[in-house]
Amino acid sequence: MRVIVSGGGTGGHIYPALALLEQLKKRDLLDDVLYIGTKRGLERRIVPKAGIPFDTIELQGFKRSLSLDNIKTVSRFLGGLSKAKHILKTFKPDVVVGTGGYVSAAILFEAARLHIPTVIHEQNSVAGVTNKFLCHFVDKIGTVFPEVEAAFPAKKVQRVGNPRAQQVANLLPNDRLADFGLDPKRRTLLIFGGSRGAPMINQAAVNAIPVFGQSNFQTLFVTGRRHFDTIQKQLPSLPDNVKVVPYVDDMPAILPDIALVIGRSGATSIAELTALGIPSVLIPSPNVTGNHQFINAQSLKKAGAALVVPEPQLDDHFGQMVADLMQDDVRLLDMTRAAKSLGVPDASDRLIQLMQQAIKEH
Ligand SMILES: CC(=O)N[C@H]1[C@@H](OP(=O)(O)OP(=O)(O)OC[C@H]2O[C@@H](n3ccc(=O)[nH]c3=O)[C@H](O)[C@@H]2O)O[C@H](CO)[C@@H](O)[C@@H]1O
Repeated sequence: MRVIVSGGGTGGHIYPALALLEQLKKRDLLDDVLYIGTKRGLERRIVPKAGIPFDTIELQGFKRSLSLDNIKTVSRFLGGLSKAKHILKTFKPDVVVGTGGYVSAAILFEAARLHIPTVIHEQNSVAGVTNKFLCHFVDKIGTVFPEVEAAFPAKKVQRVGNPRAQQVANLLPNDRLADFGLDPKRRTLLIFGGSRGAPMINQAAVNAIPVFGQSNFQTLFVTGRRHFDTIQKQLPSLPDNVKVVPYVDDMPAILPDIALVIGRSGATSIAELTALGIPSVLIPSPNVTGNHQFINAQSLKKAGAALVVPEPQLDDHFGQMVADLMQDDVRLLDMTRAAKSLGVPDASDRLIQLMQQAIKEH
């Protein structure tokens, strides 16, 4: 099939789209593809690097409060529609898929107007602004969390899981940690605050490094690109068993070798943790729509797969608490099993089925 995909701003919207494309290719279902993003989102760097043809439509997100910026947003959206129409008429897709973020608004809206089959994917437990707008026009809506489904027209909704889960589900331990100067055989803690990094998590990591440095496990601390210089200044010297990097380009390569993650509870991160069965200490971002990271994290906490530490509870004992957990084999094993029980290892196939249904019923 000929597919246009669009989603972005942050990695949590991009990696599910790339995972879906990988599975379409694997099943020999992809005749041609075009990815639509903006020039400013992370997708501009990540998508061409993955070898996917990439084009942009310039849009901007709505501010939550009334502001002049929202008038600019509307006028850009209208401008975006004419470029979207041109792209759709030229590329002639069989289906257009949106994975969230305002970047996907114009192309999905215009595709629906031109009666091209459309599908959106909502990764979170609370509907994003763009998907809430698009849900009235598209044909099908793939979800991950049951909590979100009431926000959408019921007959369009299908629970599919997050395609990134299928991409990582069967990966095996390997030696790629060596690329970071780490020992692939040693127990490893990974710290990262979503795709952009999170200053609160970075600070907690900086405070905990003296404890981690004295432990018998090793730590990979991913700061997020824009925070790397600040953190390097705070950490002029490092213990041998701690490495600090700005970003990991190929996260699936190292995840099978991770014993515990300290991180945000973004939906795509959670899909990876549950597909592979990785225990986690989750620190939800408080600055997201409807506090969805907190809700995302609760499902893992309830199952016993994760500990949840709200930002205000990050204190001087955090490092020691994590170090103790890293050494507690029984608890880690229980958390591993619990995490794995929540994974959806066939999420891409389910989303592909939804796309095929949208095409067939159109
Ligand atoms: C602040 C914010 O608005 N965050 C949202 C954003 O998060 P964000 O973009 O951080 O998304 P997620 O935590 O869901 O996913 C991050 C993705 O980036 C990857 N990764 C991360 C670091 C790195 O160095 N390399 C790398 O490849 C992870 O493996 C994962 O695949 O989108 C998610 C999915 O809609 C939402 O749930 C989050 O609430």
